[in-house]
Amino acid sequence: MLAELTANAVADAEARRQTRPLAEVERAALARPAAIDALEALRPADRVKVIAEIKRSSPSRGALATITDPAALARDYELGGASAISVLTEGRRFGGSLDDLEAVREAVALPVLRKDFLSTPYQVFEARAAGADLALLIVAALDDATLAELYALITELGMTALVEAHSAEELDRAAALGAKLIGVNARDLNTFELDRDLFGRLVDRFPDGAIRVAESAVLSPDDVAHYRRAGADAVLVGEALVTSDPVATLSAFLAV
Ligand SMILES: O=C(O)c1ccccc1NCC(=O)[C@H](O)[C@H](O)COP(=O)(O)O
Repeated sequence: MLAELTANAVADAEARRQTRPLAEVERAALARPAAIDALEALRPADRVKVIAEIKRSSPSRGALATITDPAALARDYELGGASAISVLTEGRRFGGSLDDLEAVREAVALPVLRKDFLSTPYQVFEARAAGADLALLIVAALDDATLAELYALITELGMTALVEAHSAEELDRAAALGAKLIGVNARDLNTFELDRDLFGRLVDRFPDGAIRVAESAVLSPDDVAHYRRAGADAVLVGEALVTSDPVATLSAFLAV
């Protein structure tokens, strides 16, 4: 599934490139005001911070929510105390788009993550051109050379990479990059199996000083407490927020 999602994302970016060539996207990326400092926004504190996700549907769960106004949802996330916003921009299985990201960027003052299956410089330039402050790199989807190339580009553009791992080996590869923001996804992106204990088993492998993000499967305050006990600095939450009153849910999560 991850290989298919990544290949589809490349094909879709290639189609966009036919009407919006690399040079144009690069110019738009460089013309953006400086990115918001996501490492500062997610700096470890005395409570677990929340990265709140705009998520309409997913391969594992199908349709989750009808989100007609992502900007309004993002404002609710900001009001509820989220520290950053994740926007799924993949269209085929998640129902997202770069237009969603641009709308969210205009609506809030929080750092915004482009959550997609990125594997080319073009997609990274697109992220910055749309106003993203962060871009996701999924270690399992990238060889070492591509990972290093995209990590360097994200950094050069003044953005922050959220480098995602799902095993000890992938976490070591994230650490070898010098990543400062590392996520462990509880969801296996091929089988969709959820393992909330994976974060705790890997936590000792995070490099010193890196911000530790626990991704996926946060459905209740108990899950936030579980990740907090395991050492998470932040959690990334989609489903629980788009299927509930987001302000109330954030407030419950932030009270842990
Ligand atoms: O969510 C999926 O089904 C999925 C399938 C394949 C690749 C990625 C997928 N999701 C991306 C994410 O990692 C989550 O959207 C994110 O961590 C939030 O998860 P949740 O709170 O469980 O909705």
